[in-house]
Amino acid sequence: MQVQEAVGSEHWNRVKKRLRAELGEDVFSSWFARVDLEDHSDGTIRLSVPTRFLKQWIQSHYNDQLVGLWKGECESVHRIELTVRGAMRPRPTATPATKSLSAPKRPKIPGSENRMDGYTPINPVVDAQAATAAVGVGRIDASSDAARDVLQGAALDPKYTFETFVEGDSNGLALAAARQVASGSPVTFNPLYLHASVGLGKTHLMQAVAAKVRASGRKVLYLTAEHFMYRFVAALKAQSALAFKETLRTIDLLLIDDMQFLHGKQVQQEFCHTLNALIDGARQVIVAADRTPSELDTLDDRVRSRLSGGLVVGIQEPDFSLRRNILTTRVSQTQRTYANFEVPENVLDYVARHVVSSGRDLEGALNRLIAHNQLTNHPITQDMAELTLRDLIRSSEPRRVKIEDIQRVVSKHYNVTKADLLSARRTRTIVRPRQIAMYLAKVMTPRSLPEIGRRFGNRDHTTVLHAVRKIEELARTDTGLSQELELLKRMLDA
Ligand SMILES: Nc1ncnc2c1ncn2[C@@H]1O[C@H](COP(=O)(O)OP(=O)(O)OP(=O)(O)O)[C@@H](O)[C@H]1O
Repeated sequence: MQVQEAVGSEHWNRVKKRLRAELGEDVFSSWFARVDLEDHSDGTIRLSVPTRFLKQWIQSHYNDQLVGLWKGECESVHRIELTVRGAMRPRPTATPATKSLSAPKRPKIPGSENRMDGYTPINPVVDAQAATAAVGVGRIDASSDAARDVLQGAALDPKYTFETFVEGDSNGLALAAARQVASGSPVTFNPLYLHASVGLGKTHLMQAVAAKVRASGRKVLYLTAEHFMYRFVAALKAQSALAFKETLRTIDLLLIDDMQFLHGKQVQQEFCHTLNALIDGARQVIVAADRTPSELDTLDDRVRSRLSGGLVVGIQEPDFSLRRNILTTRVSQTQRTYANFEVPENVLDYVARHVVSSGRDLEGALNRLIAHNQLTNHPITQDMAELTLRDLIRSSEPRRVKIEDIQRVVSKHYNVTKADLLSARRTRTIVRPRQIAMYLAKVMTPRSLPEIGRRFGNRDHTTVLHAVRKIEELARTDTGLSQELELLKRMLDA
């Protein structure tokens, strides 16, 4: 057993390295990232893959290349055998030699045992669903009716509807476009492309459209880009690419979420064909991603240009009023489950003012308040909210400038002491830095004029007001001073 002695996981690592170099990262990770070395004997290398179509794909496209690369490692290798993990045969009893060969096993995907054991696919789509499960997207039980439904796609979250989506300035256009598409009126924006950074409601809006269109009896397919990728590959390898495309052509609305994850040249080409076919057939496509089409730099130019050809709409970060309204809506929804759940207005204001980044963070903040309230039975108060949310707020909030920081930076910059700033001395070298410090306290902190006055040696708020006005007035004409103010602000913001 010459091969058995000579071959080990280090050889497999070298083969993978060369494959990666020859195929490029994109193709390599599409097809080989989940291939494991199982064992070897008599010149045969056994590799395992998670799905049948991956096995077929690799066999038909990369067999010779694999044999060649393995031969480079070990002369006597003449054959590659691929098996589907957990499906085709029991794992061979490991000998010491085979043990050293085995790559670490990946955790089993829940439900995969049922699907794969003794399973003979007759429908490529079922196979695609196995693949989908293998990448952890939209897991579907093969024994259920759903598995037989080509148009099933990923599950929709019933919470994501138009009724629960709160409108604001930052998402008004996206909402209007989504409503228009959902209304079933003749296709006008195709594709509709939604982009926004994380947690701003893209998935919510897409699923709201999907649910509405599905409820009207039209055919809808909602997929993540990854899910699309695996379905396409499945169909291709089950030699049913034509059937797959025909199936897609019967769909009224195709939604692809997280477009930034669409990788691989062939998959992108297929996506582009599908897009073209759907648009040419006057069917609707909606795509969402975390950036604009032109920023999707891993995508093929043709796909990018096709994606830009419909309506591209961004969703911006929510302003205070939208954040406040999202919270109010969420509280009413929560009250359907916890009738006694109450959040005082001042706490909602506090959360909306401080949790500023996304709908997801607002939801997270509210969930913490709910958990705290339900677990401890303590009412929700401002103090409780401040305590419960302090890490969330600290990490999402821009750095807060304190009056002490301002006094420290200003006194250092003008070479006066903090005691001078707070003193009653009226020499010009102290008055001007003091006025600048009070001005900065007004524009860089949320403190009121009386509060600032107190912190500057118990001065009256009119003195602070005078200082602020004086500095504003001087800075309008004195560019040296206005540059100095900018410098101080930058030092304080750093
Ligand atoms: N305008 C809104 N009205 C109501 N809920 C919202 C709104 N915007 C965001 N949300 C809520 O915030 C959470 C995150 O939204 P969603 O998952 O749609 O974001 P996303 O833009 O798809 O983010 P990602 O790119 O991370 O997937 C969801 O629970 C969603 O319901």
